[in-house]
Amino acid sequence: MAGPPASLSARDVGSFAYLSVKDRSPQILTKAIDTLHRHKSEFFEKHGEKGLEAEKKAISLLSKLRNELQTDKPIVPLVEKFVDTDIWNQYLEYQQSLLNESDGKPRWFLSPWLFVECYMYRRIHEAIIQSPPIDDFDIFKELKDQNFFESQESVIALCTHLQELRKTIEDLDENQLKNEFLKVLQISLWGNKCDLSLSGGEHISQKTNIMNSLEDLKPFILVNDMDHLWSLLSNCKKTREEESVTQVDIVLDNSGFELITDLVLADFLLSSKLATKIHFYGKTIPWFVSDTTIHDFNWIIKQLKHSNNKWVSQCGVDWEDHIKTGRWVYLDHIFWTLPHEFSAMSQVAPDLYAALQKAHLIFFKGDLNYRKLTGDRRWEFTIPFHEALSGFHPAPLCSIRTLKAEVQVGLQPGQGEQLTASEPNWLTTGKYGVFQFDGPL
Ligand SMILES: O=P(O)(O)OC[C@H]1O[C@](O)(CO)[C@@H](O)[C@@H]1O
Ligand SMILES: [Mn+2]
Repeated sequence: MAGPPASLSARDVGSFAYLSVKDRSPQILTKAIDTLHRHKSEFFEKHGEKGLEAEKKAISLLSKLRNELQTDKPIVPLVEKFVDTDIWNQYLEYQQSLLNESDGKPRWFLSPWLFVECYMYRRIHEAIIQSPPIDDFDIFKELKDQNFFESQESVIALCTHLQELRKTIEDLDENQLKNEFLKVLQISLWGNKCDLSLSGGEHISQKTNIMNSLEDLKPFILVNDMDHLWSLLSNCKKTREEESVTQVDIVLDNSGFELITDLVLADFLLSSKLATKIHFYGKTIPWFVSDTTIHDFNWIIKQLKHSNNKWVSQCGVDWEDHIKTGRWVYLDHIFWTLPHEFSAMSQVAPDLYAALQKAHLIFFKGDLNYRKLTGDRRWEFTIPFHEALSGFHPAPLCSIRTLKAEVQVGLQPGQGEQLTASEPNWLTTGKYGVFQFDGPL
């Protein structure tokens, strides 16, 4: 049997992966360096001379990294001891083992894009942890926070919608409840347009009320398995015995506006009794610019709670309560910031795989999760999603993703080709989205 197709890689000159490594990645590193510069006086105030020295050190490590990338140097092992250092270095050896003698060592413009891109973010983290006392500085924090502040209008609209809905949710009939469910799902999908790594760290936020755009955006949903999600969860609700649990896991992506949309979805699942428990998974280190860490998660809920808008602050209060009562649980695991595709999870992180198996449904938010679900490979557009998952089936799962990388599976025959003919960049602009489900029907 033929193995899976080749990985996306910057070795394909002109591909999106190539352009990302060539242009976007150095741009992100330059922005990171600039951020350190701008926080110089803050480091001085906090730590005195030691803070200044640390800032210099982190900047020089990041400049070195940018140079290695731009000159296509070999990928070097991580040096600073951290929980995942050994796993990373083993993975590097594994990448080496995949190469022919003539290829030499794994390199930025040769190795799989997924690997080198994850490696870049891990090296950014290494530069920071090698620079105490600023070793807990989140270089992307201010960008994430700005994204939240700039999306205020949409945040207010969403929180108002949710709070109004909560008042009458018990009175909705089956059909009305389903419609509301489909709405919050779509909100969460389009929330994924707002990641900051695609824009190279340039601001993109949700300035207008997303609720008004849902109908207009429907034609851009290329795979729409929302009905399966409804069947699954409404069935759980109907057949659930008292005291028993319906658990939905949400593997989070970006903080800022997208996180709000995910929390709205999570609240709706509880309020509608479609689920009784939500597990959120975030990142343990700053990742792909805008990804959610526990600090972002807590920060955003606190911001909401202290808002002047009564609906927004009510959301903050309710969500804190969900956490206190254990109906919402935030979890993290180093696996999410490793370079492995998800088909390796049961081997590399069996504890996480076992935890996910307890869910009735898992939502995977965003593009990077899609790339890891499918192994970031050059699959044919029509290959079934189930097959592209290459054995990763911990529980029924659904990818909620806007397209920002050249991988897409599970399309109808001709659908991909048609899109390519009319819109050559359809795979990478975030304009299109999918709800792609895998599980027993
Ligand atoms: O936040 P998301 O949706 O995972 O998007 C991140 C994606 O954006 C990019 O930076 C742009 O393609 C990809 O590297 C990555 O897959
Ligand atoms: Mn992201």
